[in-house]
Amino acid sequence: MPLAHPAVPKHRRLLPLRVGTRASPLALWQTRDFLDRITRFCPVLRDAKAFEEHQLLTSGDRIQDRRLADIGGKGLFAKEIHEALLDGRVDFAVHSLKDLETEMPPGIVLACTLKREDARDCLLPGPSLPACDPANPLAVLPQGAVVGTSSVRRQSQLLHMRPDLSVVMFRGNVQTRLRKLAEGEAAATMLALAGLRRLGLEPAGSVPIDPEVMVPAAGQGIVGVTVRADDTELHELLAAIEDPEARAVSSAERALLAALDGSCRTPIGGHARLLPGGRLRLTGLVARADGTFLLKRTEEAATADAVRLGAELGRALRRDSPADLFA
Ligand SMILES: NCc1[nH]cc(CCC(=O)O)c1CC(=O)O
Repeated sequence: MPLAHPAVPKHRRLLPLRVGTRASPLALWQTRDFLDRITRFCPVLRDAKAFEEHQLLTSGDRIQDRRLADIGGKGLFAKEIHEALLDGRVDFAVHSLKDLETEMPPGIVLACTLKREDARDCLLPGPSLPACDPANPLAVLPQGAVVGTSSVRRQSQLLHMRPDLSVVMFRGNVQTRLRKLAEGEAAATMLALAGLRRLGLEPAGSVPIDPEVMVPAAGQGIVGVTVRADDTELHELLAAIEDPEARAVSSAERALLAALDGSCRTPIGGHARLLPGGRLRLTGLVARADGTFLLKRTEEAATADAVRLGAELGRALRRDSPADLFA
């Protein structure tokens, strides 16, 4: 079946389009949500055989017993997916933007960013704790409580606010981490609200934390779609369904991340939001994993200058942080 659409007048492609995705429940949910959006926009694709889903196993999925920071981090969830795109095994791929490195490999472009789900992290107290006070969520944690997370970004911010806490490693997909919490491996954990919501797993008692208190990861809550750079047909189709607000905020956050150029051992946070009047507000964070150093700054600029704002804030944070964080 040929694909004919106003966004793709020049060529005609044969269906099905092959979409690459990780196989986790969250990745599959995001991929199917994306396919729903594209078929709503482009009714010619509303055909059961228009898309073929290819589930790909990445190194990030295979290695479950170590911190991402200790196994070479950056791009761990995307490498095999990029290879599948470049080999032509898939035509496009759906990613959690926060797991996608800032610099795409040659031949691959980020063609589309979708509307952001809530970008905040939330605190999930386990069964041993009473309910959280939303105005002061961390107060629910008793002196010396154990929090499960394998994110150095969450760890550093928690320990900076509460040096008495201790952190144990929690890895695995969202469901695995919720099971560890239920089994008492830690008193509480922290997860991205976006993932919990999408999976319908937002537990009673979980409390979102203000993004300027617990700065989320760059791109958190946003789904991004990559294609081969020379596939102008798909590139144009995807560009037509992208969310401009998600593109603006993620451009600022990803420019910040790129300018900081930390290893994935360096706790880095970045969160932008649009303000009235075409302006954008960006908070950036750099810290030491143990929380003994933490630098957080917020700047504003015109939305059109999102990339410059991110790059400048990133460079300023880097300049004012201890050099060993970037070694
Ligand atoms: N690193 C794993 C990951 N990648 C994306 C999400 C959640 C969805 C999102 O942030 O878009 C999660 C889980 C989490 O951090 O709790």
